[in-house]
Amino acid sequence: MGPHPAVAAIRLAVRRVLHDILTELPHASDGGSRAPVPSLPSPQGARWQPTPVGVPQSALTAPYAPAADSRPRPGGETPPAPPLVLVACSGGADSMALASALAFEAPRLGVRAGGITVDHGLQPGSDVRADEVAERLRALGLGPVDAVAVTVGPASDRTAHGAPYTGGGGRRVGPEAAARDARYAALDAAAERHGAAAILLGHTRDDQAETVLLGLARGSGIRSLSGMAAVSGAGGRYRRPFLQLDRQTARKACLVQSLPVWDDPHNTDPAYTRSRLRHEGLPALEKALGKGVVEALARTAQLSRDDADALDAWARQAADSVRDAAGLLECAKLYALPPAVRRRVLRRAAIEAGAPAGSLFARHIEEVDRLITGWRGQGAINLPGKVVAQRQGGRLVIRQG
Ligand SMILES: Nc1ncnc2c1ncn2[C@@H]1O[C@H](COP(=O)(O)OP(=O)(O)OP(=O)(O)O)[C@@H](O)[C@H]1O
Repeated sequence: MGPHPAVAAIRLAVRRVLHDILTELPHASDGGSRAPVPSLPSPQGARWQPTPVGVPQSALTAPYAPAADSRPRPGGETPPAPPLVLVACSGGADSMALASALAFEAPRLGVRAGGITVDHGLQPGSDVRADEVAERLRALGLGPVDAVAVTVGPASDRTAHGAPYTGGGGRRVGPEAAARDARYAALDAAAERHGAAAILLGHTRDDQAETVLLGLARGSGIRSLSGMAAVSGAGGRYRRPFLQLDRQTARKACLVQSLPVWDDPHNTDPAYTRSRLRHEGLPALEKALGKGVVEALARTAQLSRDDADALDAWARQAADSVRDAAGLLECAKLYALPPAVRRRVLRRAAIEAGAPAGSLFARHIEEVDRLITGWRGQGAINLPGKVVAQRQGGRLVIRQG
């Protein structure tokens, strides 16, 4: 009998991502020591037939077993170590399900699997819980496993992994953002320390839908509607295998595998914007609009991401074509651009002049844009980072002053 459908679903999601990671590794230099990457079934296809290593189906707790032949080769050349993939685990259902799927799939693909849990130190006993989570990860057969304590500093306006700050009214959003910054810094450090090829995160389709709604409420354009990327961070370090999977599937997978999970009380605390959205906003939307809202929002994220990427590429090209020989922006040429492209050109110019990206809001760019589209002799516009934008004789001058 095969695994429970929820377990099969989480494993397939992880297998796909491991497959991507392996495919992206530089193969040319390894002299062919690594086992070939097994091909994957189509999404609806027959169950995948592993396994180059012969790990039994029940080997949820199996320790790492390399698939590749790592014996020294003639001439004394040592084959490269198998790649290491870490799971970032809070101990919650999503990341525990992710850890279990990684523990199952990694040995079958010749990948080492480790884990990291971050103690934000924001609740009494969080250190004990972090140690417990680390133990659970080791019990799944993961190694190395780190429990890392971080100091949560003052909130910043941008997360360490480049996702926009999810403000929007929740009075405790500041500490949330600061905790996220500290967590990603710790995850980055762990990846460097262990030389990990990637870190897996347990964000689900439901998290994605919430992120899209938070972006919508901020009203700052399609980039903020594009939610979280499946691949992000330095060199594509962060991977989100569950972005197309619903939260219930992850929870079910934990249940049927008897995996203990920890429910973060913050997730149900109405003081948090995301929590209110999860427990009040989305259910109300589903009641009004019908089931399928979450899926539609997640699809919106992907479509918006593609659109935003295309517009960014257009704006990069346009930025060169609207400059005169001295490199100044020509107002007439800016005027001729579609507004979405023009605003991007202006934003880029402001950032290049020294305005911090995280402090530059849509309203700033709109004011600068009015120097082009609603010119009536207005004065200089002050932007964050002491950057000033002003129109001078048909040119738009943006510089730090
Ligand atoms: N304390 C932590 N230590 C390590 N990784 C974390 C921690 N908190 C969150 N993460 C990672 O970030 C992802 C998203 O975190 P978020 O806070 O949105 O979810 P969560 O409710 O804690 O989810 P989960 O059920 O996955 O634990 C998690 O799935 C996990 O991969």
